[in-house]
Amino acid sequence: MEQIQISASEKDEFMKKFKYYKSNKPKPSLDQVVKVEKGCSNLVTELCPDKKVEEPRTQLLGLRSSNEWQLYKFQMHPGLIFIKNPFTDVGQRFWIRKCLEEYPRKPNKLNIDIGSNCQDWWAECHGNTDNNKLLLKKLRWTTLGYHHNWDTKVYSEDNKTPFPNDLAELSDVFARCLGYKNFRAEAAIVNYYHMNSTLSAHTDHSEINLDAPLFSFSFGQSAIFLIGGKEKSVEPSALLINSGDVIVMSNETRLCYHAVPKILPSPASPWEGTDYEISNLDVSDLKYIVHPEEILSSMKQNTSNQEWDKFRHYIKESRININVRQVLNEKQTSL
Ligand SMILES: O=C(O)CCC(=O)C(=O)O
Ligand SMILES: [Fe+2]
Repeated sequence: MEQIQISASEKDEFMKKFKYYKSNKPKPSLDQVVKVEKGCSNLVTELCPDKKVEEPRTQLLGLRSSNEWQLYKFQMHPGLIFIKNPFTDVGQRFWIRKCLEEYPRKPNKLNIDIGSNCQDWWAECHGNTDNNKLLLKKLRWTTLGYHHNWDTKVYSEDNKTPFPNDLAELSDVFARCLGYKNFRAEAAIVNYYHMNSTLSAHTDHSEINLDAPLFSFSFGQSAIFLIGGKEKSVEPSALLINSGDVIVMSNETRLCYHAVPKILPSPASPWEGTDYEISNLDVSDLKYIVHPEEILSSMKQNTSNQEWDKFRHYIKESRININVRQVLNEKQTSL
């Protein structure tokens, strides 16, 4: 009996790698961490974006033209798609600011709700007391739409608030470009990491619809992302995620173990750049956004240094990840 247990625990290849990359002493070698780019490995293949499908909503949402996106697939992880930073610099600022100023507000749910009643986290953090400086570091997650229940892992109609239109539109653009015409963004977790934060091995299996892809958008500091198999005995691959990178987990990979063992300093700060151009903006085909002018004015606001300063200060030492899922099956309208 004992022997079986020992050999079973030895087979947790996922945990082995997680511990290796999490360690501070000794520091892990990053040689085996895949920096996804052209020609990085013969197990990573660049996909050609469909040049015929010109997505008209990209500019408004702070994205580069979909014709220019660099998409990659992985021989070892069928269904995993990596899109190398499709965001403009100002687009990154727009989404970072949303995740800090707007999403951690009621009626959305926050980890710090437990024991306190935080109506508007960002506003409360920038009040005048010392306590509020501590509050800035305490936010670990915000949930949107169908709220993830961290204990039961079960979604319910009683635990649901409206899903933000802008994030639904952003997810729809990626879904459309990858051929998922019927995707609906219904639940999201926004994760906030500091330089010593980790996220342990898990699978995301609470959604009724496990055929729909999961979209993951990352901003700010970089991370090592481990992606394994359906069992922890499968040795995971380590990928470097930089600010703006998008990961899609679909097909076989949708139910695979993944984790974030390490946050790393970002090699560049694209959110500080000025790349932003609006020309011939087409707002006729929007599916969720009702007031595109509000998005445009927010994009412009973020070009002002003064406005942006508090957000810059936060993101200099943090990583934000938005994880979007569809919960219901195609024909279902409620749980
Ligand atoms: O931070 C990440 O890249 C992954 C987050 C994640 O796996 C989750 O929210 O389920
Ligand atoms: Fe996850």
